[in-house]
Amino acid sequence: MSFCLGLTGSIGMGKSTTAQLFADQGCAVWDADAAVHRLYGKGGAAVGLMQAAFPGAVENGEVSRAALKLIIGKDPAALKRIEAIVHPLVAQDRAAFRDKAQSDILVFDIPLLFETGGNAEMDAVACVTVDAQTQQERVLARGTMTVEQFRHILQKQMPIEEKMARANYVIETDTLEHAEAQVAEILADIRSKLSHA
Ligand SMILES: CC(C)(COP(=O)(O)OP(=O)(O)OC[C@H]1O[C@@H](n2cnc3c(N)ncnc32)[C@H](O)[C@@H]1O)[C@@H](O)C(=O)NCCC(=O)NCCS
Ligand SMILES: Nc1ncnc2c1ncn2[C@@H]1O[C@H](COP(=O)(O)OP(=O)(O)OP(=O)(O)O)[C@@H](O)[C@H]1O
Repeated sequence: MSFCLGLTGSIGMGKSTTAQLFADQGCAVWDADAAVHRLYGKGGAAVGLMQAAFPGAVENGEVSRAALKLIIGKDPAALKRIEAIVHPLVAQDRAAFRDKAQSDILVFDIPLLFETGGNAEMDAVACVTVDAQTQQERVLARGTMTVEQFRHILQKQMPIEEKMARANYVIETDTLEHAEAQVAEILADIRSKLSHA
């Protein structure tokens, strides 16, 4: 049985970047947002269900994120209905990964880990964090979201202070070097616990 480490944090705080640091240090990584991309893509398991629920959201056989954002912009409650379709499919994808992954430590990059109760399936949780201003600057610099869309997603997520308080490890993503050192410390801590178990 592999050790399952959940990796979470608020939007744009550095989950994907930190997940890559774990991968560089030998962990197999599963990424919830990437799973959503597969589910929304051509032939993905969410396409038919989304077509039925939001006919305008499917274009050329795939779910359009731009169309979804317009739908959510007009009707914020639509996000809940999207989640009800997507989250069970994401949970299935995660279980399939866990069943076949090989490394001693598996890392699950899950933005909504605590919000969806996924932490119950983890042996430990690491939470990434950075100050609110840097967070907003990083998200808006990607150019994929307006400040209103950013705030809407942000207010749906559990406050970062609460995520940090519930996590076993906190990783500050102020610089790459600092994050890399914290990842190495966490892996050493987990591996020493595993070797004494
Ligand atoms: C709202 C959508 C269309 C925005 O797409 P876009 O490509 O612009 O952004 P992206 O998917 O990269 O998300 C950006 C950030 O917002 C977070 N986020 C996305 N959906 C949600 C949500 N329902 N609640 C809180 N945070 C969310 C992401 O995890 C990520 O941290 C898209 O995220 C979506 O379809 N979300 C619903 C599915 C979902 O709940 N995904 C969360 C991971 S399981
Ligand atoms: N340790 C770090 N040092 C400096 N910059 C970082 C660090 N970690 C992440 N960043 C930068 O912050 C931005 C957001 O990082 P990343 O995409 O990893 O966040 P995320 O939490 O996965 O985002 P999302 O919630 O939108 O999926 C990127 O531009 C990335 O380069």
